[in-house]
Amino acid sequence: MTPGARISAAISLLDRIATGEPAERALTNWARANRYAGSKDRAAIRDHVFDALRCRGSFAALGGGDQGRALMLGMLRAQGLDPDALFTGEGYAPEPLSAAERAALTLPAPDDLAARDWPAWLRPILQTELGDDFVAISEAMRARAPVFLRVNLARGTRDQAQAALEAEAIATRPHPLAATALEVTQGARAVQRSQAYLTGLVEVQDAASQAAAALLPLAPGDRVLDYCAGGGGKALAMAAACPQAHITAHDADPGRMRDLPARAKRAGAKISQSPPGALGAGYDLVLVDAPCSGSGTWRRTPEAKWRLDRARLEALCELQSQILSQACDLVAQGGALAYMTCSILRAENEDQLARMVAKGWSIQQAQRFSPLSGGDGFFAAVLRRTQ
Ligand SMILES: C[S@@+](CC[C@H](N)C(=O)[O-])C[C@H]1O[C@@H](n2cnc3c(N)ncnc32)[C@H](O)[C@@H]1O
Repeated sequence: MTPGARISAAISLLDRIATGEPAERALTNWARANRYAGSKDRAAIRDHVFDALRCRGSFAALGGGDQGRALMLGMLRAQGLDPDALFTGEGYAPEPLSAAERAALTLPAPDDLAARDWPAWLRPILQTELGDDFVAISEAMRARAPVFLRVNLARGTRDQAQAALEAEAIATRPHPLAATALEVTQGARAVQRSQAYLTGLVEVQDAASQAAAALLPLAPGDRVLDYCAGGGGKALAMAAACPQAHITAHDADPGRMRDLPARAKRAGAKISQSPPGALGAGYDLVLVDAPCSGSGTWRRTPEAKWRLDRARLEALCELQSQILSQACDLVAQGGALAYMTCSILRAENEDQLARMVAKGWSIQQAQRFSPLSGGDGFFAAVLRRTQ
């Protein structure tokens, strides 16, 4: 496909996504219906679509509208590229620019472009909460997220993992956020076919998630409950950090854990699964990796950013409080309760801890992971009952 044809495909995809079709599904359907498109075409189109979803506010301001065509024009303007070189109307390239489009592109660019890539209702909240970091974090969240791997220390060292990946043309560098973290600098698309991945030497996991998991108090023999286990990323990290802990994974939606047995087998980890309602109690550590806005991970899931509204955020906060209340009862005397979100919003983090303190828990540690550290925005805390 020509570069112009890729832009045309991105335009039609963005228009479909705007009608409510999830981005991943739209991309998969498009690839099925256009089998002539090679892997490089699909990757380039995907990048255009995700760049436009991440930067929808600023591209719309630069391109004169929020439909697919205007967003792509805004993207080209942001990148300093000449739209006439791509919007030629030749072959499958988009039609040439109309007079109105050309006029929109000559309007002066607003000076708050990065801030426009947050939903308007959320912008003032983040401005207050992030303070001096607001502009830098806004900028950081407009870029593609790096791919991070967690080295499974039960299978080998970080040096061994790097060497194994290098042998398969996947370049990595250690990341300072966690002793297990490698950032992939080349060959990311090959990771899940690599021997290092297939033999469980590495897992895909954000560096901030790894750093958060490293804060958890784990000791051999401990009974540990991952109450919101989902795909099991934290359970696997805990099993690798402390293979002698007895880890149980639970999720209100057990279907979310369907990949966990295969992932655990690959990693050589022992993780039991418990159906809802059959948990028992008396766990030395209960981890609540709560359902949240995901605002710290919006580089990876930019659609979610535009779907969140005040009512949805309030409902999520209410659900987090409920889950914490349920989880409290499962902690053994003297045990710990850990709370995590991949959110940068105070309502989902510090405000939840304040409620727990009011209920008689004390904060042993609490840490915010800023997107400025390279990983996703993340929050982790460990609580114990006040004596
Ligand atoms: C942030 S995800 C978990 C991610 C996972 N821990 C990981 O590291 O891959 C939150 C999970 O909480 C689950 N969940 C939602 N409501 C719940 C509830 N009331 N009790 C337990 N789990 C719940 C969701 O199904 C979802 O899988």
